Amino acid sequence: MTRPTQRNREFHVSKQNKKSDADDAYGGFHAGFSVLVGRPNAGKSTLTNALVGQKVAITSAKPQTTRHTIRGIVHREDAQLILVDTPGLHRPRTLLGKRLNDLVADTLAEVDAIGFCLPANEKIGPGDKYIAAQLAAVGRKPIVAIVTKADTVDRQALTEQLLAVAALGRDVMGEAGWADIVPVSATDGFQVSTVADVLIGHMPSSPPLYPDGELTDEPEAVMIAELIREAALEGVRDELPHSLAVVVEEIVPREGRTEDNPLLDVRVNLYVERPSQKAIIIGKGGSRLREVGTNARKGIETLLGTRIYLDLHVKVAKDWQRDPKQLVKLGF
Ligand SMILES: Nc1nc2c(ncn2[C@@H]2O[C@H](COP(=O)(O)OP(=O)(O)OP(=O)(O)O)[C@@H](O)[C@H]2O)c(=O)[nH]1
Repeated sequence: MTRPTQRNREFHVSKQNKKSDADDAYGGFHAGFSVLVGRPNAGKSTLTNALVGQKVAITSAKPQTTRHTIRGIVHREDAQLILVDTPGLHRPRTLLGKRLNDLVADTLAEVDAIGFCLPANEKIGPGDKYIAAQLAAVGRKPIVAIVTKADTVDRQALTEQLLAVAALGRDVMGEAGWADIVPVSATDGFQVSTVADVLIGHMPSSPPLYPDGELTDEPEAVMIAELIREAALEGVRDELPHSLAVVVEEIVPREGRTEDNPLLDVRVNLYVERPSQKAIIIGKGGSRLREVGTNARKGIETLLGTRIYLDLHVKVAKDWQRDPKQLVKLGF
């Protein structure tokens, strides 16, 4: 396998520098949605995983702004990049079909920037051109061309591919071409953070859209939150669409227990936006919440391999998703 020689130099071609002092509205914080598109095997999933890193995507909260599956979230001090899925665009049949289906068009219209993945080691083909044309048709949306698998070619071949990708951009977008062009290797980490930087550069000024906190650093806590969320939404998904946040407050060993008979206290808050939603979660006389606890507990005990005592609290935090003050209050 050959590699570009200047591995440590970050480089990308950019025409825009979107951030300005004017969008300081949220203390300089930027957040938004992005989607990686490209034909099958272009390296989208591998790049998503590399961008998100070891951090498990926190799916225990879903802002109403998107109805699409979250693939992962890049958390930064000053930004949040939420990578969503386009089910249709992952499928060749849709790609080669006559037009993008509405779902895909919706997703593309909804995101703040599109990452168009083209592998460095394959000539631009009809599939790529088709997608390029569809993306161009979406209209005024920053499209970042990402040349993936940069590690598979030498520097000259990479340069040639970058030029070919730039030419494709001018073909479909007119003289302006792509908003940016970035080569990357997801497998060895080359320029992965640059891809994040460039996409984040296109995110609007916004408060964080998702809770961050330690949860994302602790796969176990995330999975616990997810198990509880699943149990809490069981059967009431329509009534509680995206307004439920689950926060694992504490996981502590119960004192006075012997090593061969441990018990963990797991304290969890469930945040909803309205009292009516709280009532749904709790159920008549607390019956539903007990059921939620029982169902989630089994999964958590299997996950942790130990018995737990699950302490669930339901709280109302009005518009917690949109209100930066609430997020702070909730410890996010
Ligand atoms: N050498 C190298 N291989 C890569 C890189 N990224 C992805 N691959 C490989 O390329 C293949 C396809 O990668 P995926 O990430 O699954 O591609 P995808 O675009 O998500 O594919 P679909 O799910 O079919 O749309 C896999 O075998 C990966 O291991 C890279 O940066 N370098």
